[in-house]
Amino acid sequence: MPVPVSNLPEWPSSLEAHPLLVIDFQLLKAGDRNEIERLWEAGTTLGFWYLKNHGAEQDFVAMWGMGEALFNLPMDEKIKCSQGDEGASFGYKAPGHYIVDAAGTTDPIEGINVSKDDALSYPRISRREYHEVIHQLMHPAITPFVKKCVHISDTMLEIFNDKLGLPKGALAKLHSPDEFSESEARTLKAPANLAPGQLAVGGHTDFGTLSLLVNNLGGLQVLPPGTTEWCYVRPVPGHMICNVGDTLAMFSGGLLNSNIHRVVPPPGPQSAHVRWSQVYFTRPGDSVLLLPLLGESSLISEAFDKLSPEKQKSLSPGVTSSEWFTRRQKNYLTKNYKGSQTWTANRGTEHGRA
Ligand SMILES: O=C(O)CCC(=O)C(=O)O
Ligand SMILES: [Fe+2]
Repeated sequence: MPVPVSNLPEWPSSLEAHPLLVIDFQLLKAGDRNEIERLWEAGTTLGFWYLKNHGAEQDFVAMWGMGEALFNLPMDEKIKCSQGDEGASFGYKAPGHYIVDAAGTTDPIEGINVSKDDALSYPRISRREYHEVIHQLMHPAITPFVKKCVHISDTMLEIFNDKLGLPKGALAKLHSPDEFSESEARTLKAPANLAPGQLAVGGHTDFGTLSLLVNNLGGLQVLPPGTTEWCYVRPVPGHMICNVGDTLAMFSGGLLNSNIHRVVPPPGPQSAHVRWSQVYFTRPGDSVLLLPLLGESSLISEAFDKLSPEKQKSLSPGVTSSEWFTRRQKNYLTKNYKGSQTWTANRGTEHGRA
């Protein structure tokens, strides 16, 4: 059965969603000044925005088809390409594999993460082998999806690079196609009829640089800066939801905001349906040191100087991208849970907000 993308219940009319700026990808590509300013505004405030006219709509739907083909297999088949317990992300993730809070509550969702490096080098294996079902869908679905997302992400990254006052290509160099990274495509499936309030994905900031997301139903929520109330982000057909992650917040000295978010059951009558989401995560090269780019832009160093020592510290971990990623990932695993300190150990730049 194909993954449903239409004929799903409407957004409940009485339910408010957080407004996001709508950015037109074609205008960004054309160098439209006004659109570039609007992207900058979105990145430096909530750090979330809609992106329209991106041309990847069908590629996202094709990835759900890939997820469905894998998730329909018996558990003993799909678990063969499990991401394991050592802090690797690429591979199959069974329901309950992650914790969603400090109490160690387990998650209800199923997922598959495919490495960008594998998607682009296939049939050569760069990072790991997956289930045969995935290998067969690499060229028809996964590789085109990753290529389009890399292009979209690179375009926005170049704009942020220039707006941050960095030398040409500075951010691109930290995301070089010549180095392996933890960049990946993630397909998630949450079952229908979750208990009200049950967390599908616990509150977190994204580990990497930029995230491109499409979901078929609501459930994503953000905790806007300076507030204590979670707000829904409404999926809009044809629009991606894009957001800044921790490593871009770090490179930019906090000018760009990696905002905390989570996933709860879809609202109202949508909760009776299976929820699919598809993300592409851009992350720095594995050996890249995570520090603000103070020496490369006076804008960044001046902004960083104004931050509290605590915030400065959280934006300057000084570890490599791969160390940052593995530490966070490992401490999400139910198998590694030893108490609330395990949750603390998986935190990024949330600053204690969840
Ligand atoms: O499913 C969603 O809407 C968001 C998922 C998410 O935040 C993530 O995987 O990092
Ligand atoms: Fe996320």
